[in-house]
Amino acid sequence: MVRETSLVPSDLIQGMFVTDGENRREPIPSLPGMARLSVDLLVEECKRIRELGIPAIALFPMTPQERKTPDGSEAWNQDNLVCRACRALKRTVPDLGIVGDVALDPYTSHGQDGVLIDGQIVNDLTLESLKLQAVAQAAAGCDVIAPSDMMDGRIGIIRAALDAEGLSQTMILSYAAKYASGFYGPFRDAIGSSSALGKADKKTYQMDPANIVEALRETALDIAEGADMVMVKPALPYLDIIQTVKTSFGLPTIAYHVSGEYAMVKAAAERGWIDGDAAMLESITAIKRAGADAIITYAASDIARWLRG
Ligand SMILES: NCc1[nH]cc(CCC(=O)O)c1CC(=O)O
Ligand SMILES: [Mg+2]
Repeated sequence: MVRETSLVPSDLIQGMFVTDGENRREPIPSLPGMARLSVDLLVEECKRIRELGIPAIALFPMTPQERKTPDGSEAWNQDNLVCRACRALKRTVPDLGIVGDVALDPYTSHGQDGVLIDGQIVNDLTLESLKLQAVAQAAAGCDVIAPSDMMDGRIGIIRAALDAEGLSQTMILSYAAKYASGFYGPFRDAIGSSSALGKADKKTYQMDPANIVEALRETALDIAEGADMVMVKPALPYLDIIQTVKTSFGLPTIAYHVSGEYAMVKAAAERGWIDGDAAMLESITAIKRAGADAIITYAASDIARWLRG
């Protein structure tokens, strides 16, 4: 009766991975309970997800190694895995929202999110690629374009490109405050970019975990450029950022409960050190309490099932 925060399935966005082939389910060892699914199995899983009351998925590809190139041009191939998955999903589960990731890392042979020249990420050159990638995904049926690359200026350029292609109904969810985090490891395993990245990091474009005022500047810029929703990522170590972004701007604020946050709960639970289900539900509730309007999490369908008893 006096509970201040109630979590419901419609708060949740399920993170998912798609892989090539047919009838394939490849478990991801560092993300217990998660697997990469071929498009046919993804569609079946998405029907169940929609029935649980989850409104949307966030989709990421495991690009076949032979399609990864230094410039990541597979990102704007209209027949790439993500585009094929979007078309199949829109045919079969049309009312499940699709959040499409825009960034080059699933497609580059070096694992960076942008164009790499002489060891440096070149911001403005990358924007040209992101624009093509965003248009390809939106044309294939993505409802929400979510740039996770952290280049400067990409929201404005993507908005203009979508509008010019008649895709003015496609929303933009900007990864506005995305930190150079140690919690992304299992995700990089899932899309096959960890070995390519090696010891390299993304600190020239992702944010310093020590900064909060910078998060407000980054968010203000993305809103001015046309973002419909903003994201804070990761979530649990950044509850203060979620709260201040939500109260400062009032825009729909989405939090990304990232792979490492999910995996550490699963790993500790496997050892019997914590009650994994309780810790997962507590984590997601706390993220909502901090101000998130919705949460991207790999635990979405589990949590929706628990909430429905
Ligand atoms: N474009 C990169 C991207 N998009 C989503 C995630 C991480 C999500 C997660 O850890 O669950 C990352 C990782 C990175 O910046 O290397
Ligand atoms: Mg920015």
